[in-house]
Amino acid sequence: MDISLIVLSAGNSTRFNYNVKKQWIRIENKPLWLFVADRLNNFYNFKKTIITANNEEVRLYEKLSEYEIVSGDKERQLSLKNALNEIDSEFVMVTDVARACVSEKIIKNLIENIKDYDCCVPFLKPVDTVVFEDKTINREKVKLIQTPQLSKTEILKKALNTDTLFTDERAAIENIGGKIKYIAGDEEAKKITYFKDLNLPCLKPPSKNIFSGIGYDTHKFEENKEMYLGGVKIDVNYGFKAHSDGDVLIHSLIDALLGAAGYGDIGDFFPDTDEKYKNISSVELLKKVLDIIKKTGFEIVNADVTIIAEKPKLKNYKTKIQRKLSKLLNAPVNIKATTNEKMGYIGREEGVSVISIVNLKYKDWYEDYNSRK
Ligand SMILES: Nc1ccn([C@@H]2O[C@H](COP(=O)(O)OP(=O)(O)OP(=O)(O)O)[C@@H](O)[C@H]2O)c(=O)n1
Ligand SMILES: C[C@](O)(CO)[C@H](O)COP(=O)(O)O
Repeated sequence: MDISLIVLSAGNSTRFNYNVKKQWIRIENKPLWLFVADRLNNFYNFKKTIITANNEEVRLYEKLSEYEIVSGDKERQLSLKNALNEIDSEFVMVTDVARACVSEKIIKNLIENIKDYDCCVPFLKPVDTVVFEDKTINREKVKLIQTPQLSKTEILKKALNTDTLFTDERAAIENIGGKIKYIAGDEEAKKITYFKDLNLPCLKPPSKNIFSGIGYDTHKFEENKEMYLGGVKIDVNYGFKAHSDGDVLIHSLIDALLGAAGYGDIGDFFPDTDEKYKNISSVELLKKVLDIIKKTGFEIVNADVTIIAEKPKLKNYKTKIQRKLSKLLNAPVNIKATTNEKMGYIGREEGVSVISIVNLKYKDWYEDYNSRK
């Protein structure tokens, strides 16, 4: 059958309430969104797979996978509509990234049952007494709806051609009089909404790998400018020529962080053609990068920095820089300074270069989960 897959992963993960977004926790070496997309592709040969991602993260998803990535929107349904624009297969299967452990059986049952229907949906029956508006109701009539849901693409597109927001595809299709088929769902397709929902058997702990990244930057001196190195003001009457405040040390550190995470380089995130970054404090740029690194699943192991400078003399600043950066990175940082033995542009006192190395590891959500139990 001609079926495409949409994995919805553009949510904010607010209720998960953890320092890593749920779609970015690592299952062995894969972020959850990639784990889910690969898992479902192992079960069925989809014509196309589209993953919706938060607009700021699209580039990261593209670096880590070959699936088609589409920018999401502020509501689940709007993210879905963006993805649907790229679908031309007869059927489309839509799933929440948060339903990580969907079984092959559900996928097969959805496909076997879609014939004669517009949408096929897995559901669970409540096992508890159900009260609606203070009245006990017949629980046999209640369905707890899951994803993935399999729909006829044209019908789903038509059903979503409205400003009304529905919580799932089924509700939209039902609203235009479409025929719905319900099939038995599965406890394992439970949605990861809260951190405590991570007790699912298919979720293996993150790997213990260490990821290293190197950063290098160099800047020319400029007269009558303030000089910042590692976020610390250096007491000299010259600074660095640059689009930002020219903090060459922080720029090299940012590249090492992005290198270790596999996220590209500083120019990908803060282009020096963008007026927004003119004269910006590099500490602000570093904070943004640290936030990305953290919420997409990494923890910093350590950083080591070598400043190559004939001038200014940094002996009295090294500890201050080291303390400031250790606090910002929440990890051990080592700062070294050396001259270039009077050789080359550094030796001629034209500017400064900095080389950094950073080691990252995956945030161990599995350990955190077990220690909270
Ligand atoms: N604007 C949005 C909102 C949600 N989703 C996706 O829709 C699914 C269902 O949402 P939910 O599990 O509630 O995730 P979040 O919206 O991230 O959670 P929260 O409401 O706690 O922020 C998730 O896979 C989520 O990534 C999406 O693609 N675009
Ligand atoms: C689509 C869904 O998974 C069906 O149960 C659910 O409605 C999505 O979760 P949300 O909390 O409403 O975003």
